Amino acid sequence: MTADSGLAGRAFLIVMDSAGIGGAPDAARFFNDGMPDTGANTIGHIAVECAAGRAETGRSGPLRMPTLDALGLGAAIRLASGLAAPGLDATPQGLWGAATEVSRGKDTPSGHWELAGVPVPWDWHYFRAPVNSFPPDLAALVARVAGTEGILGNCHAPGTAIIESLGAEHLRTGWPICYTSADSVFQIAAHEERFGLDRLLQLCREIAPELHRMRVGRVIARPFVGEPGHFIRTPNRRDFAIAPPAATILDRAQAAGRATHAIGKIGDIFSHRGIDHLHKGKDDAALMDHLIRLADEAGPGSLTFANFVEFDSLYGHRRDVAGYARALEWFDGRAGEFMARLRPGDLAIFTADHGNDPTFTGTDHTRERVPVLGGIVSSAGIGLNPVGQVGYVDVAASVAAHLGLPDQGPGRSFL
Ligand SMILES: O=P(O)(O)O[C@H]1O[C@H](CO)[C@@H](O)[C@H]1O
Ligand SMILES: [Mn+2]
Ligand SMILES: [Mn+2]
Repeated sequence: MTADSGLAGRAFLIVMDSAGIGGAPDAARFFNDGMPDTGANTIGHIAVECAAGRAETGRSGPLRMPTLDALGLGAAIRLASGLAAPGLDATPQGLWGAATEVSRGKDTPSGHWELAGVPVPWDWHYFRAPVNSFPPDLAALVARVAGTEGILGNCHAPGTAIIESLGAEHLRTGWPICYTSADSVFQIAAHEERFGLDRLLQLCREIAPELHRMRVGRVIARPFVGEPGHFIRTPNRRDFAIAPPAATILDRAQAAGRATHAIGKIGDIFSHRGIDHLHKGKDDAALMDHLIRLADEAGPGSLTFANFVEFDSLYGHRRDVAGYARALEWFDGRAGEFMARLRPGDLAIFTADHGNDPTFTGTDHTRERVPVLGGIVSSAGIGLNPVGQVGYVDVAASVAAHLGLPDQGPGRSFL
């Protein structure tokens, strides 16, 4: 298993958003509702709940993930956290290990950038105050750029609740609704027709540099339509994210003349840098169709980088154990279809960016180690390769080594 085998081979890096496996050595320094993340274990605890019969909505019994468990999921959970996850007890047959993050944020950009070879060297800026969250200068800047006399919101809120409560006032005054969350984000909701979609996007684009200077990770446009009592968000969400501070695996692959494919949120997470082809979809099922199609169609030497967000957005933050279990079981089945389409010389790695333990207190991400599962396909299948405890950056280095890129970045290849 050397870089040679990768010259014509392809690489597929697949992030299951928030599918952590516990054991982060610095979990005590991260919090949910004031409680330390110590002991959080997203997949491990879901497996425990399933086996105890406490995740029976839309599914039943012990957690079934035969594809990823055969690669080494259960073994990776034991390695990362010491937990023997019920139902995940296969003897590993693939590349398996657990990765530990060093970046100081437990968020999506920090996790993805570090997996892509760029640990985040700064602390993100969070707007921590639940109300009057934004400094007066910033609120004034937003109003000035919007051409309004003020802004609405200026608080922490779930996006659907805030358009419910302030949507009518927004239509009356024309002022943009600005809100934030536990993440390093500045979000603006505005009516797509009455405020104008282009105007909302332009507003976000113009204020983004100032927010990025403050180390706020993302400015997010949140357009909605409808009338009071019946507002709904549209799919025209746009993220204006800080660009990674150094070359990522996408940049390195692109610089070496390799085709790069991004699936789902990867485009936004990397500020659209290093990406030749962006494949988006309305849900994870559509994204999986892209991944499986690219297993057939991606060219020799190409890199495909995918993010599956629904584990996090639909189930982790909502602390929905059965929903998360259903999503994992669905994903595992389709991961098997994907793997069956790979060719000799291809590398596939399944991993995650952070945890979001649905059995835990609070609604925020949890600091955890993440699984590293997959392998290089040969005519005899996937070979056993226990890689042990690695760093997130080693994932990027391994992908770079497999693709035969001249520069592997700061990590060490485990291939
Ligand atoms: O509640 P909504 O508007 O969906 O916002 C969520 O989406 C943001 C970015 O993913 C998160 O920080 C969270 O605030
Ligand atoms: Mn994430
Ligand atoms: Mn999240």
